[in-house]
Amino acid sequence: MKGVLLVNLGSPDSTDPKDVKKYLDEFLMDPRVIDVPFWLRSFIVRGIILNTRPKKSAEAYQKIWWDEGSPLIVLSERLQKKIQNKTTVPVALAMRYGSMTLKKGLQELVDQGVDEVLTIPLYPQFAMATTETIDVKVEELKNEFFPQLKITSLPAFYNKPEYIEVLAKSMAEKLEGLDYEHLIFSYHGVPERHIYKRDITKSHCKIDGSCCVTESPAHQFCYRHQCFKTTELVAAKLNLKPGTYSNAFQSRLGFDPWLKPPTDRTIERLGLEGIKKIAIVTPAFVSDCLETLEEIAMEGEEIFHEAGGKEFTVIPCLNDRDDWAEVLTGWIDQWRIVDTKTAIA
Ligand SMILES: C=CC1=C(C)c2cc3[nH]c(cc4nc(cc5[nH]c(cc1n2)c(C)c5CCC(=O)O)C(CCC(=O)O)=C4C)c(C)c3C=C
Ligand SMILES: [Fe+2]
Ligand SMILES: [Fe+2]
Repeated sequence: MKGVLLVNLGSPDSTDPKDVKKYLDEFLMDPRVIDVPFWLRSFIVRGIILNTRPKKSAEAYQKIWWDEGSPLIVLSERLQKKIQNKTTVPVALAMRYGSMTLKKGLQELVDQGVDEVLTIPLYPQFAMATTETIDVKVEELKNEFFPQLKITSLPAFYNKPEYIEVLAKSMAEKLEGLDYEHLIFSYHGVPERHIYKRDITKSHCKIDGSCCVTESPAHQFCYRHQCFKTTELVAAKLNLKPGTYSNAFQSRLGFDPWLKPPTDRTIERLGLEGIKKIAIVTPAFVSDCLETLEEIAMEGEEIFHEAGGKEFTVIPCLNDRDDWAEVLTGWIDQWRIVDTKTAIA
């Protein structure tokens, strides 16, 4: 029998700094997130970051936490339930980090008689720190605990027409009647090194003005290209005028070069240039989370106001929208009916 495992990033168990520390330790010790040798990663994460960040992050989590728990987890659970109500295929939910482990999610499916799994990393754009780490961990778990399972992973859906359609629709709903002057597409940042590492041609990615818009097989694994493509397709769908929107990358951690321009500086610059009304959408996240609810909706708004801006509109993530659940169910049904690669590649 076929079954589906939806996978998101995960959150700490609570906003207690101890739980936040445990979660950040697992997350940041992942060699695909901080991709340096183990000794150096341990030094950076356990010797530096975990001494100060858990308290600061816990305070940020406290500002956005809901009675039911972490928004990212609650919203992912709501999405899973909606999809389950639309399909006969068993649908489980797991997180890459934290207590809702991938192992528990796979076991839940196996307990229902599943022997063929489609994993759906809930990230529109491929990144080493997101999609790839899920795929690798699932493969490890299969080899160790579930050798009988046939597992396929849904590829990044950054350019799939159905995804672009619902994203554009969700934006149009929020932007209707709003005479904003500039729209920022804010994607989670990654270190530039991650882009070079996943360039399968070894020579295409230059992180300049042309590489990501020049056809290349490298784009299958180029997070930067995929972010730009999502923006381009949505902009075309919404008929956005050139110059009224731009891309930016948020949530930088550490001192390495990350993708540019940074979202916070972009917001500040727009305010200082006299732009009074901006809107912001965060298409690297399908569920609202710390990075959208606190970093963008709270900190971002504060930066904009301090720089002279007036109206700051945040477009919610797709979360558990009916049309988004429909799209995912459609992809699941295509996979259920025919061979995955021909159906959804
Ligand atoms: C080197 C560090 C990090 C990389 C690379 C990174 C990539 C990355 N992350 C997301 C999605 C999310 N990240 C979230 C939180 C978060 N991310 C990092 C660091 C890196 N992320 C940290 C330290 C944190 C924790 C919060 C903090 O201390 O600031 C979240 C929110 C989780 C939640 O519980 O709400 C998401 C979602 C993507 C998509 C991505 C690369 C493309
Ligand atoms: Fe992150
Ligand atoms: Fe590129």
